[in-house]
Amino acid sequence: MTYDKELAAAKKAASLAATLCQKVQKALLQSDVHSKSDKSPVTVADYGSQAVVSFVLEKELPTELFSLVAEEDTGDLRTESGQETLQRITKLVNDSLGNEEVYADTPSLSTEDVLRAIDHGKSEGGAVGRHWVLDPIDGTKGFVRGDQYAIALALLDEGKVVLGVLACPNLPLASINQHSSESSHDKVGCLFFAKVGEGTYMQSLDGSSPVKVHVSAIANPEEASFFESFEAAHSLHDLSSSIAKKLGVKAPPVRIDSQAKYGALSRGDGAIYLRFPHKGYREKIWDHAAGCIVVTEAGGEVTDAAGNPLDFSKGKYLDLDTGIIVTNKKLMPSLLKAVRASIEEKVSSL
Ligand SMILES: Nc1ncnc2c1ncn2[C@@H]1O[C@H](COP(=O)(O)OS(=O)(=O)O)[C@@H](OP(=O)(O)O)[C@H]1O
Ligand SMILES: [Mg+2]
Repeated sequence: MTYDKELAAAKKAASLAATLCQKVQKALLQSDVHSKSDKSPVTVADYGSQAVVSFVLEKELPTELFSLVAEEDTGDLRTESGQETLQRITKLVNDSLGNEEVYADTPSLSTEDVLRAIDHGKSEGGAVGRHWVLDPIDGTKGFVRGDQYAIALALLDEGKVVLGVLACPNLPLASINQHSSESSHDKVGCLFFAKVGEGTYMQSLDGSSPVKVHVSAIANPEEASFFESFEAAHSLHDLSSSIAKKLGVKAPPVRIDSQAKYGALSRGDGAIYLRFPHKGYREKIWDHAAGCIVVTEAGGEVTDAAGNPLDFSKGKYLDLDTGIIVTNKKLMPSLLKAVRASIEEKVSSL
């Protein structure tokens, strides 16, 4: 199975959704302080992105049985108070699709069509058959702040991730280590894509030719830097810091939002990604499926805190031991050791 058609459709869907999100983020950042605290722009972009991806996948792959596991549902949009938002989403989706030459002849979507497209995302996933997995805007807090976010789309086949696409509209094409803050704005952003057994590639969101990327080859943790969530509520920063100290990592943490962390790591911007949610949080498959294959196909490893690979075959949630750790093959054994020691210390200090 080559998944060529599926990858082409996924790249197209994620790129179009990214354009829609960029447009909304730009308007949001230009708006006044009052409307910046308003949640509706991110809501409109979230739903709009999901509708566009769902529409494009169905259109491009008409012969396939279509199952999509995605973050948003239409509950609120079907209420009386959701009608104005639904109108805005429908206009945004039609504008995005209308700009695309191949869909220029497609009749405008009605609000019902948009609701139907979003509702395709209701699938539960699982170990049998094929399921698309979508986070229409991963890193919504970063999106609102004007920072990093991603459109993350993956395909599961018999419970395994077989392809993944990460559109990161605010991630510069050059390494974040080389980038000055002045030049990091107004860039086109990156599209990472990976197919099982075929490596990971990166291109600009406006369609430059793809280049193959590899994770960092660093073997000495003292030279490594590590990524973690921007939001302290999403990952235990003190635990990461204890692990980094044990490993001898000298650099301070690099905190960026969303699966842009997986993309940046896949091209060697940093060597380690540590994620330890607070107790009781259950990770969703759409927050990791695309990022996971982007990193593993670039030569990296993604496991839970016990060293087990992530299992995407259990439905919407990942059944995890404690957290998620990501690095290259050389650093993984010492990282696992440091993770184990730091977790034990944390438990015994309680
Ligand atoms: N409490 C808690 N713990 C752990 N993770 C959480 C939590 N709450 C949310 N989320 C999920 O985190 C997604 C954002 O990814 P990151 O944590 O990498 O981003 S950030 O750097 O913190 O902004 C974010 O994705 P989006 O909701 O798509 O933005 C959530 O799915
Ligand atoms: Mg998310």
